[in-house]
Amino acid sequence: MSIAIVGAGAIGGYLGVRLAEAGEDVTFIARSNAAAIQADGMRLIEEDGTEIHSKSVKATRSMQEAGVHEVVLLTVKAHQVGPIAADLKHLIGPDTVVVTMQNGIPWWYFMGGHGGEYAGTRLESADPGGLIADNLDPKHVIGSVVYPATVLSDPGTVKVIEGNRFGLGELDGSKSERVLALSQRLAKAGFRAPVTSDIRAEIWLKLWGNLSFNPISALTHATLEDICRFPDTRAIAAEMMREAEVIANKLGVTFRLGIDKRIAGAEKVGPHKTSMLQDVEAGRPIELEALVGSVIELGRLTGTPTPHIDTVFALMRLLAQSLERAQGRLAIQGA
Ligand SMILES: NC(=O)C1=CN([C@@H]2O[C@H](COP(=O)(O)OP(=O)(O)OC[C@H]3O[C@@H](n4cnc5c(N)ncnc54)[C@H](OP(=O)(O)O)[C@@H]3O)[C@@H](O)[C@H]2O)C=CC1
Ligand SMILES: CC(C)(CO)C(=O)C(=O)O
Repeated sequence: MSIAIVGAGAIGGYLGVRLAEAGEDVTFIARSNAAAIQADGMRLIEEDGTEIHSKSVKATRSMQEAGVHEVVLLTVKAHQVGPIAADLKHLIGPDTVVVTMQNGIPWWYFMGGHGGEYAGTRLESADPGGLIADNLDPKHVIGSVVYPATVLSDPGTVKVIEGNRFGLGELDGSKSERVLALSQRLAKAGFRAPVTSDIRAEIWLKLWGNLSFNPISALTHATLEDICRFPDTRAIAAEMMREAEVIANKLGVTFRLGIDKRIAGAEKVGPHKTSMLQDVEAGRPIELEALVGSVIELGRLTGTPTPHIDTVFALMRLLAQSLERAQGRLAIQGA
């Protein structure tokens, strides 16, 4: 199977190395680490310390050069999808499957057979200016929920912190041949890739954690375990989850776990820094809109108050602004 992985970062690298080692034909569309991968492939350090060095993976900076693939795994950050949306057409033929692997509410949430009063609604926080929906037909899309925690430790090297589950689901809930085939390929590469008939419910369950723990960790520099064990931050996370649950319920989604179980699951991940905290520490732009802004937008849409989420969002927006200013100053100093 020809697989293009757009974004050779922490999640893309994890998928790419294992899929290539399982015999798939993997090409990364890469940017800062393209040269490292072209020179020496990609390395994966598994949870138990085992190192896998894949020399068969290819890398290019150009989607045009890569050409049409059977499967496209979209593994850039949520705010990085819009800027590349117009270029994706080079990778997509009539039967190409595009798997969206971002945290947060996806740009296609109300598309692909959602139905009801919000059918077709575009969320500005998930797809600013409609760039993605204008360029990518949801009929190509399979939704996904990324459960593992991984980090790009060096250009071309990914370290797995924990987990191997990538939930998959068609937007219309069908158990299509293409989603079952993809699940099998991922399973052959050593992942758990269950196919769900309600991908939106899975997305909400994951988002419960990301919308609360990620910004709290970015504001406090605390790990998942510490946030869950410190009573005050645990309580704030629970309040944020409660507000999100009301919104999800109004959209017809119910949670198969309770808030306490969801928090216990996050605590079990251990002393892990969320991806948002890692981005803050590295001075990179953060996925604030897709993870938190989108829930507030859905709150406004459904007439649901979100006071705790609003408060954390406001603090995060100021943090993001300060970081941008600091980056600007650094860029000027380095000029
Ligand atoms: N890492 C984790 O543990 C988890 C991540 N997720 C989610 O998965 C998604 C991906 O996250 P993650 O892998 O951590 O992110 P990373 O930042 O590690 O990877 C994203 C990669 O995309 C590349 N990229 C961005 N724009 C372009 C472009 N225009 N052309 C080519 N490459 C590009 C970046 O390259 P460059 O270095 O040049 O910027 C980077 O290598 C996010 O939505 C995240 O929330 C979900 C669960 C856990
Ligand atoms: C914390 C983790 C790994 C799982 O909830 C995550 O999704 C993130 O860091 O963004």
